[in-house]
Amino acid sequence: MVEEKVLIGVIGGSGLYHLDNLTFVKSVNPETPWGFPSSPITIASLPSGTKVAFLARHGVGHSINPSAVPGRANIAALKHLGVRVILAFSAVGSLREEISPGSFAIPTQIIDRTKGVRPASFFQDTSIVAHAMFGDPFSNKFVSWLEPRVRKALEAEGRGVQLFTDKCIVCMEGPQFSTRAESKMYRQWGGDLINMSVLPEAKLAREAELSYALIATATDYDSWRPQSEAVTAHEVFKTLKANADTSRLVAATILDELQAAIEGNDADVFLEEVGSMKFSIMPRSHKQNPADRKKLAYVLPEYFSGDETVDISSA
Ligand SMILES: CSC[C@H]1O[C@H](OP(=O)(O)O)[C@H](O)[C@@H]1O
Ligand SMILES: Nc1ncnc2[nH]cnc12
Repeated sequence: MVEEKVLIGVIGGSGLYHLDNLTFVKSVNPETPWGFPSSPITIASLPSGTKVAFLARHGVGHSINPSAVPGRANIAALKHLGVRVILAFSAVGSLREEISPGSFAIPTQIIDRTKGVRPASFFQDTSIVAHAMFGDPFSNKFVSWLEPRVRKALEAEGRGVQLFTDKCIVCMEGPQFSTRAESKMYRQWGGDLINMSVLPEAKLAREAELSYALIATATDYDSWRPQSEAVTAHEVFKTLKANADTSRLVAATILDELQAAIEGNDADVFLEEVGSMKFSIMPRSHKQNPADRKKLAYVLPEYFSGDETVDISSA
């Protein structure tokens, strides 16, 4: 029997370690060429039968620090399961007065302040070179599809949670929080939100040709407000549970519609990234190592499973 593919992946961040409002189906823990994912992946089902693959970014017991999250294994495992769309959640600091703790935001831009210690490409340490397009780091069409649905879900929930859109998120290395000077500088740079997790996740999703969007859930004001205490983990924890509860409700409300959209008339929305790596992978040369091609075939079978040449000369 051919197992049906799970099209939607959900990545939960701090506070969101399971979607226990959905029905547990099974747990899988695939070993990828980049090792095991952060946690076993839970396949869960909505009442309609829609199945989603859920992964806890820091492990179910929050034992993985942000710099050590196995991003490549996470994205590769989800893609290998058949996932085409990833909805990621993250606890973030707010760099803007109006984005109060408890608010939700869907960012469209990223400023990279990670320090190069996280493997950020499937092509790293291989003989194959690729330069993925990343000017729009989230899937624009998916983000546009998502915004009205998340807003509606938050309104229906009736807790007065506000949604902010078109925001810029700074991704810092951590694990320590920012200094006050850094926090103020990020505001001047145009940053609206800050976390330690959206990179390299978004880059890897792009390389895997997956639709990827982030729902950022604000927990604190970071450290830019002159009269306020600088952020502490204790401060973050105060909002974490309520944000996680809201995230679970939002997920349960929109995932059926997302599944129908991926399979139905809106399918094009989720195909934006499909084929994009064709223009990013440098043409095959005799120096490409067959073992590297095999490894990459796990996540990009479209280009690496056969012996065919990726030809960009006619592009
Ligand atoms: C617990 S505060 C810092 C921590 O929280 C965020 O995690 P996630 O994005 O997975 O929700 C942030 O990125 C840091 O990793
Ligand atoms: N202030 C902050 N800085 C970085 N990551 C965070 N996650 C939650 N709050 C954060």
